[in-house]
Amino acid sequence: MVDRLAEASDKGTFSIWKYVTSYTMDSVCETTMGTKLGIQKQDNHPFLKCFERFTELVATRTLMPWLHSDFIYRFTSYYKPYYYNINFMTSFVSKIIKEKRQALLDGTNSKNAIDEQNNDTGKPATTTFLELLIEYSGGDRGYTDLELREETMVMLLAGTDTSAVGASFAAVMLSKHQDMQEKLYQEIMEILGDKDSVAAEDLPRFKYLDAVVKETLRLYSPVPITARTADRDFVLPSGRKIVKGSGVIIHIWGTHRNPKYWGADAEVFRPERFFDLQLDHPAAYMPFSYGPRNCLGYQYASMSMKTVVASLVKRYKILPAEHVVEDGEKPLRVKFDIMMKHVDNYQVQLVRRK
Ligand code: HEM
Repeated sequence: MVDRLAEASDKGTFSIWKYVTSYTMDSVCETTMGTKLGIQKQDNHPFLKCFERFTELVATRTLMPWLHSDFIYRFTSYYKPYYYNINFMTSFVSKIIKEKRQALLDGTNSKNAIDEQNNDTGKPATTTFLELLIEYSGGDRGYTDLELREETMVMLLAGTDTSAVGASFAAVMLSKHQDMQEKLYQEIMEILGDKDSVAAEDLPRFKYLDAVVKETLRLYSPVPITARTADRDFVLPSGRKIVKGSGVIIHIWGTHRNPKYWGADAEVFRPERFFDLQLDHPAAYMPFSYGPRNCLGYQYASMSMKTVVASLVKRYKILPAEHVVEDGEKPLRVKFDIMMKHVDNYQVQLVRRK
């Protein structure tokens, strides 16, 4: 990602989105299926294109309840592209599952992309999410191909845009807060020195980076709401009664900006608040939801976002887009697109550090 960004650095305003989302898609595909798609190296990669078009169509359908019925949806112009894109992705994943099953049966499985890559570095072979699913569900008598495909697709859909949104918002916030970016740069130099890349072992040492990522996810939570069904009657502290079976929307975005939990400066980007944070309620901060069905990939996501931000800030100075009038605290404009995304598509300027 950082190498590819050289083509856009020192050239004024551009959107960082495609670079970051290509990285997260490559990384989630490798971890989940052991497949190296090389999306970062190819503009308009068909898998990413289908993925992006599909999420747009899902967002449109979600917001128009009359389109939820397939009977009505099939008469709209969305229907064909919706099924074209989902079929493209599912066929692609099904093919990989078949190959993986066969390779496990033949005992030739070590030849996946991650293994090949790691063998160059002498690291031990990596077991992918898909291999674990096949193995722990009972191999040939375990999950069917359809079950494996559904689980794999959930990982791709849940893991790609979310982390890309988080990391891209962090880049925009750092462009608006040069003092914080400088502080982060100092931390990166102290920890990485001359090293060009960030290793997993380095990440726990980054205290300020951790705070920057957490504060970004507080103010610009990629997932703004979540939903549950009440499994019993209960009464809220306000006295309002929720009846068993009701659907409940939990407002993550609103909770993260509520002065009751975050103080009078709840709307201010201040990573330092995470240094000595004492939450009044554990669910006052829940970018990854809360409770038994919270995000499966939150540690992976956190590592991924920190790696992106550290690599980016180490190589480039991030400046605000040219049209942005200097006002660090003015909230960014956002839109609902399954995730909560930036209306201006994460525009910044990059200047290569000497
Ligand atoms: C910044 C990045 C991410 C954010 C903000 C995020 C947020 C969330 C949230 C809020 C939920 C819960 C939805 C609910 O309450 O029902 C969730 C579920 C989930 N996430 Fe993430 N996520 C992120 C990254 C990832 C990644 C990288 C993966 C996988 C590689 C992942 C996999 C999942 C899965 C599988 C679930 C469903 C868990 C279940 O239903 O038991 N997420 N995520």
